[in-house]
Amino acid sequence: MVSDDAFEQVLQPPVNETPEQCRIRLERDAEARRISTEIDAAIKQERQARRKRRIVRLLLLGQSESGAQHLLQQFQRLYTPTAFREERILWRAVIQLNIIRSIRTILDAVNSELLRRSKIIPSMSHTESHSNPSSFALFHSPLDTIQARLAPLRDIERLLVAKLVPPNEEEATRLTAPDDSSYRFAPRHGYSRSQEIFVRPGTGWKGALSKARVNTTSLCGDDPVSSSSNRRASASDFLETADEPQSVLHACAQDMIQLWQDPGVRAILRKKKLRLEESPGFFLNDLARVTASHYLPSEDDVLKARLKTVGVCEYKFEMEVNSGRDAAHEWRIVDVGGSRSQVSTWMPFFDDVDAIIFLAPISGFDQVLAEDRNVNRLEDSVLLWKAVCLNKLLANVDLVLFLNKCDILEAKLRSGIQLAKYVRSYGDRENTFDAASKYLRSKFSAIHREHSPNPRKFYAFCTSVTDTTTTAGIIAGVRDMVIRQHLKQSKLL
Ligand SMILES: Nc1nc2c(ncn2[C@@H]2O[C@H](COP(=O)(O)OP(=O)(O)OP(=O)(O)O)[C@@H](O)[C@H]2O)c(=O)[nH]1
Ligand SMILES: [Mg+2]
Repeated sequence: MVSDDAFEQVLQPPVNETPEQCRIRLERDAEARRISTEIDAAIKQERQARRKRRIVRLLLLGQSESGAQHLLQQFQRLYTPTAFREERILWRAVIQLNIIRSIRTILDAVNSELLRRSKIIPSMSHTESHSNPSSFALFHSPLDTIQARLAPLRDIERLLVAKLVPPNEEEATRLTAPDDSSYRFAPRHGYSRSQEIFVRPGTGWKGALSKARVNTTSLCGDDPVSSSSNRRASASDFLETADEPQSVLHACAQDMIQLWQDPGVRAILRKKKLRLEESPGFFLNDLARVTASHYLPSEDDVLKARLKTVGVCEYKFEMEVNSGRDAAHEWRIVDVGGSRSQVSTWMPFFDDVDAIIFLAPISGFDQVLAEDRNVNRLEDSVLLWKAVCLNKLLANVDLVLFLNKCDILEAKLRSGIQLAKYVRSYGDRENTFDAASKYLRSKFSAIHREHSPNPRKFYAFCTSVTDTTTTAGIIAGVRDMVIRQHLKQSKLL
């Protein structure tokens, strides 16, 4: 960190400066000041124009998998409901890929376990087999048969990736090392090391999918704003097609169900601590429904689908729903993507925002980051929150904190996982959701109080953004609060 003193030193005139050099330096300084004043004036003008047009700008911040995408979708569902409904079919490819990834995780786990067992004395696997008849059945020829029958999923996976990641995206092959916290340009589309599909939002994955299916106007092109204004391909346009991935998934459905329901497989997953049910994009309990030939994702399915965000995108919403006479009618919500390697790219988006929604998934107290397995998720969220509170550029921006994934927190505590084991300062407080959420909320509030450069408005909510009913109420409250603040600021300008 550069101190003020160091700055002063740098700005001192050179010791042996000649009068001519002094004149040139002063001229240069004056020119720099003029340009800077011009830029400030342009920014102010732009800001005033934006406020006159009643455009509200919200920034979503939080670590990866904090729920930003889902909050955005809830926002869309509430305020641009027609658009949201009509986009459901485009999420089918994402859901197909989510299913294939889950099956691949299972097969990899089972195969590695079988390999391990084949290396130990045969009598042991024999004993194990007898203690679990179903796994005995699976671990011999049926598994090979199932694997062979599921082989087409690999081709479908390639097809889906090709669909979601346009071929001209050569950056798709460039990876950002998950444990590298230093700044790098994030790839536009591609795989992370954990092979999670990701796309840069708004760069047209929806457009690419829709173009591939119907020859109508692009659904959202490169600009998400059009998602609410262009002629959109309606869900029914696609209903007639059982596309190739869907047909293959349909044909593989029984084998996938058998694999997922096998007690032997479940035992292996438990042993390897692979909690697929808690992983993003989990659809294995709905296989029969989501693999049906003419499956159209429900709104809840879209909210469950997982597509990692890489890079920054500004979503623009023209409110379909009447939001009051004084309400702003255009909202711009910026999702910056939460992976650690992207945090340093957030800065340019800090200017001129009406409010920040920071998502802290507090259920992650016993988990590590996918991109860096040495870092506890809750600890990472706390550090990120502190950095946001401290940030001078954001000193006057109101903060809304979503302590998210409360449903998972509650389930974890109920199942007996002790918060105090991971958060030692929790001490001997009750291991209940009420006590835990109150405690964590007070911790986050204290950081805000202690580290904010200026006093500002701060709101905190316990949320489960995948829960449509509770989130709707919270979003409406946040919207009113942001609008009030926006109007107040507009009058000040
Ligand atoms: N149960 C539960 N799951 C949630 C909640 N919020 C998000 N999720 C799940 O967490 C996963 C990640 O959510 P996203 O909204 O994609 O997270 P994100 O912040 O956009 O993540 P990145 O794109 O990686 O930055 C998804 O599979 C969601 O279903 C929640 O409140 N409760
Ligand atoms: Mg996201």
